[in-house]
Parts: sequence; C-alpha cells; structure tokens
Amino acid sequence: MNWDDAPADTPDRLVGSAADREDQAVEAALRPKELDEFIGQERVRQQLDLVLKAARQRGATADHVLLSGAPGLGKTTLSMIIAAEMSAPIRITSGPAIQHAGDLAAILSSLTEGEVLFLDEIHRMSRPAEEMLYMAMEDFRVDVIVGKGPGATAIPLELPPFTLVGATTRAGLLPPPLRDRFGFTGHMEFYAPAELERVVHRSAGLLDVAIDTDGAAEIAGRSRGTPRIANRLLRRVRDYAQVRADGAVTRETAARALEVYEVDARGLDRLDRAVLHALLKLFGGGPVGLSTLAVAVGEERETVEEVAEPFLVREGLLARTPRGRVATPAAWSHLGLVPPPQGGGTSQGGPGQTGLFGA
Ligand SMILES: Nc1ncnc2c1ncn2[C@@H]1O[C@H](COP(=O)(O)OP(=O)(O)OP(=O)(O)O)[C@@H](O)[C@H]1O
Repeated sequence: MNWDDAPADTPDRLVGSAADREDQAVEAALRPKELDEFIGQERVRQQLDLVLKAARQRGATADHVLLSGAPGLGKTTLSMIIAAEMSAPIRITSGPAIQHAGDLAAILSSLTEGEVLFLDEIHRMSRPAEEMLYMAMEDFRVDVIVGKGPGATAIPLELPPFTLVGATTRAGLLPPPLRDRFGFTGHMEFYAPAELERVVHRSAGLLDVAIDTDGAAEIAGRSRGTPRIANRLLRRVRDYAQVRADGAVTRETAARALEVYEVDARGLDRLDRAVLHALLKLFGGGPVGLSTLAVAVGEERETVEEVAEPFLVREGLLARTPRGRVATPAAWSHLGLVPPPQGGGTSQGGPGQTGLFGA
C-alpha cells in the first residue's frame, strides 16, 4: 500500500485520523504498554519481537526502526513499546520540530546509552538535519560546525549508541540513503474489523464502559480501519449511552449514537457522503473532473481530493481515472441509489463516456 495518498490532517472530523486535543489527552491511558498487548499488525509485531529479543540477548542497543503507515495506526504506541521492551528511556520529537542541524545535534548529544529517539514525521525534517542524521545513525557521531564562512570548523562529537525509531506516513518520500540506514522497516496496515473490535473492547475495559460484542462490532465497522478513530467513536458512543440509555453500549445504542454524529455504517461522514451523492445524483456516477465535483459540494478542491477521496478510493466507492472521478457500483448501493441504465451517463461524461458502467 502506498501511503503517499494517506488522508491529510483532518483534526476537526470525528472520523479524521489525525489526533485532536481530546485524543491527545486520553491516548496515553489507552496505549498498550507491551508487544503482547498490541493488537493486530501480526507481521510487524513478530518481526519486531525478534529484532528486540535478539538485541536483548546480545546486550546490544536495538537496530534503528522505521515505521510507516497512515496516522492513528499505532506508530507512536509501538515506539513506546520498543523502549519499554528494551527497558530504555524514550525521547519524542518530530521532523517539523527539527528545522536546523543544531536542533538535532542538541538532542543527539543529550541522549543516554540505549535511549530510544522517536522521530515522528521524519520525512518532514530539514535537509541539513537529515544529513547530520545519516552519520549519527551509522557511526554514532556528528560533526558540529562551529563558526561561519572560511573560518568554520567541524568538531566531531561521539554519541552513545541509541535506537532511532522513525515514523512516516510517506515512506516513498524518504531519500534512499536515509531509508537504507534503518535495520528494520515495519509497514503498518489498516486494521481488520475483528482487530478493531478487540481494540474497542480493550479500551472500553480501561474506560470502564459496559459494552457487548455487537456494540463493539458496530463501532469497529465504522472506524475506517484505524484504532485512533475506534477509540474516539467509543467515547462519543459512551456519551450517548450515558445520556440517552442506561450507560451500556449495545449494537443499537452504538448505531443510534453514530447516526447522531453522522458517521454511517461504513464509516463515511457527511463530507464523504456529500461527495458521493454529488457524483451519483448530479453527474450520473461520472466521470467528472475534480474541480467540478468540488464546486458541486461547496468545498475546496484540496478538501475533496485529500480529505474525502482517499477513504472513498480505499473503500472501493470511487475511482480516480484519467477522465475524472467515477463512482463504482458499490457507491450506488451504499447510498441506496440505482445506477442509470448502460449508456445512460450524463452529458458531463461526454459521448460514449459512461464511467464504469458503460465500459
Ligand atoms: N494495535 C493497537 N492496539 C490497541 N490500541 C492501539 C493500537 N494501535 C493504536 N492504538 C491506539 O490508537 C491510538 C493512536 O495510536 P498512535 O498515537 O500510536 O498512532 P500513530 O500511528 O502514532 O498516529 P500519528 O501518526 O498520528 O502520530 C492510541 O491511543 C493507541 O492506544
């Protein structure tokens, strides 16, 4: 899976995958602390288990780890688990926070032996910092430049061995020399509904929310494959259950609560549905150009393209084609609409252009 088209930051949406303030406040309490507690991502978990066990047996610092995947899938959580499994402290920072090589030098020179440095959004680090990181990762050494111009001198600085855990939503954007310096790369996938159900159950236990299997399944099915969203929906459902029901979360309570919040059975919210609705009702399922579609829903082109579309594409509801956006048969059935008869596309599609159905 290519994460380069991962959803953009969408902090205000209930189904946005970036962390909002409330998430940040409660996530620490919900994070699994050990590898065995971490749900799903079987392959990454097994591979990482081996990497960490081997390092522990050798009494060495673990290899540098790169974690790639969409926001909210557990990269920060895994980095904390790596530190915990290695009984090492962890320092957390991010690419955008390191704009100068000096910022990075300051962090690196204050690391203790074996410490884990978690660098979120590593693809957004500045170039000079990135180059400094190459040497630090490989030789545990940096050259600190003192002075300017012809009189500038490089003072070598030895670093204690440390483990860098880099996280990125865009592994494809990392320069190969940086990617190659990681001993282990784990690609995080979206979670299966059954895995999310376990996430919901676990979080409900920690938050002291009574929930049955069907209630957890209902929330999981609307969580877009993302634990962060599952936890957020659980909190909104808990509010509803507390105010409008007896506090217990059943399938019915969960469904009614999420209807109030306009998150439908497949996890689409109002924006997603507006895009689909326009595509189907106004343009007969497409093809239609992105700009036209954006005008039809009263949104910016970028919002439609970066916020709504990635999930619609992933869900197989919308296709991006060279001729424009096209609805799939699943989109029609999801909105309970009937596709026009074959060859019955709208004039938007032009003669002979009837989207997927005319092909
Ligand atoms: N495998 C998992 N099992 C249980 N809970 C999980 C799992 N993965 C993530 N979570 C929960 O989802 C929330 C978000 O996870 P986390 O912050 O680690 O995601 P992330 O990938 O680092 O996101 P971002 O890229 O936005 O920083 C956390 O509260 C965490 O408890």
